[in-house]
Amino acid sequence: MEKFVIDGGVPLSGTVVPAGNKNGALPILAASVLTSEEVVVRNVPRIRDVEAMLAVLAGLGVTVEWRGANEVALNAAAVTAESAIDRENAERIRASFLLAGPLLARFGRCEMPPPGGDVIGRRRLDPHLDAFVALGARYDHDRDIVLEATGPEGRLRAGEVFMDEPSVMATENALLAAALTPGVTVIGNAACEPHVQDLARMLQKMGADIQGVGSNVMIVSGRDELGGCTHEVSPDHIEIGSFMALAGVTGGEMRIVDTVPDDLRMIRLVFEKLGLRSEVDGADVLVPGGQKLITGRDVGEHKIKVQDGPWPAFPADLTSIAVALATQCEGSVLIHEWMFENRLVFTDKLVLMGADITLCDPHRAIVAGPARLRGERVESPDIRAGMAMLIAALCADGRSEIHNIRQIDRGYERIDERLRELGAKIDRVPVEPHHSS
Ligand SMILES: CC(=O)N[C@H]1[C@@H](OP(=O)(O)OP(=O)(O)OC[C@H]2O[C@@H](n3ccc(=O)[nH]c3=O)[C@H](O)[C@@H]2O)O[C@H](CO)[C@@H](O)[C@@H]1O
Ligand SMILES: C=C(OP(=O)(O)O)C(=O)O
Repeated sequence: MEKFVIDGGVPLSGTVVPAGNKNGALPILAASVLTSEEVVVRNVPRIRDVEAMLAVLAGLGVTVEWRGANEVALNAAAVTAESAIDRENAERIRASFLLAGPLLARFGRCEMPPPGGDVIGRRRLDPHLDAFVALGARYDHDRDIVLEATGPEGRLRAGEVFMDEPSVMATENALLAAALTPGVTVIGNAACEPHVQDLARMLQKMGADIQGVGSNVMIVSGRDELGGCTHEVSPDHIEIGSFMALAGVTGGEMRIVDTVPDDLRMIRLVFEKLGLRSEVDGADVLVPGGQKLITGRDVGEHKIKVQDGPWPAFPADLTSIAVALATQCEGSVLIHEWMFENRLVFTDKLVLMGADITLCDPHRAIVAGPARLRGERVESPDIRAGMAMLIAALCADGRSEIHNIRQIDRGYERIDERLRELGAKIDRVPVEPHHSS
């Protein structure tokens, strides 16, 4: 068990190389199960969720070989219909359920333990199961979910999938399954987040034809067999947004290199409404230093609102970060976390640090600023709340302790080291086992 000890109030300045997208790497690693050929994945973030996914894959019989700091080679030739998913590792991450699509398409059957992931509200599996049913599967759901294909030769059959909501992982599962199912599958009301697009590009390299990437209708011409490929995970736009907020609240100047600026349009737009300017310079994003953050107003002097939603709306995974940023902006803003019921509950920890936040209900918070934050001892309930507290602690007066940092390590690679390179005073300190952490 470890904690972060942070002395706040230092401007964070310098150059940041973003890590590969957590939510892109996970389905891309799962895609290795679709083929018996080698798959090489580059720009893999070294985070706890990736470790857990690799442990699940290794437990299934996939050979996993690191060939560089962020490059991993996978070979699923030894996986069979009898290979079982390791429950303990699967329950550590939400994304373990992304193995359902590949296993079902390749072997016509799979048994999935319930996935883990952030406890930030109800997390439905219905769109995943509906998609599999549309592709000719049936399922039994007790504690585990057992899926069986009922198409020709015990495989899935191509068909029409229409999501009841544009679920990110359900769209990924449908894509993974359809890519290895001969015929044309149409996925309607699909999610199209950058990571969904990245997975589709990888599946194209493996041999599937996919039209409509980046839109909410994808047409997949699946194959009977898919081949290996080399694929580089795109930079993590959520991590980039987190660093931009860090620069804003501490007043530092930051250059974030090698981004995909198109993926940052809504994030930059929303941050700009909160008063944080940024510039695109080629593939880099520059956050100028020393900005006075003043929250904008809608026409008629109405209070602005930040609301998340499916892509290209503002990402749900940045709402907690937007709350932390808003505490340092002059003015007030309504943050509406429309997707998850519990994600804003952590804001009481920011209130403890001196933030002026009114939680109207579990989905909406009014943040007024700028508040002078003070160091506190807080505990991270989930990955993004953890990052929001880190942002608050880095601009607070005095010393903070953040506990349960395993949550932050789930999605942010070597975050303490990288923050130190930007000037942060942060230490990773072991916690005695008898203390809560
Ligand atoms: C491993 C992974 O990739 N996790 C991400 C993935 O989770 P995941 O794929 O599990 O999230 P979903 O897209 O399925 O849904 C997120 C939540 O939003 C709700 N919802 C979604 C769409 C909609 O139109 N209406 C609606 O109410 C869902 O019921 C659910 O409560 O996408 C989420 C939404 O971007 C992110 O927060 C997670 O980080
Ligand atoms: C909610 C998140 O992750 P997961 O879906 O893996 O729990 C996240 O990345 O913010």
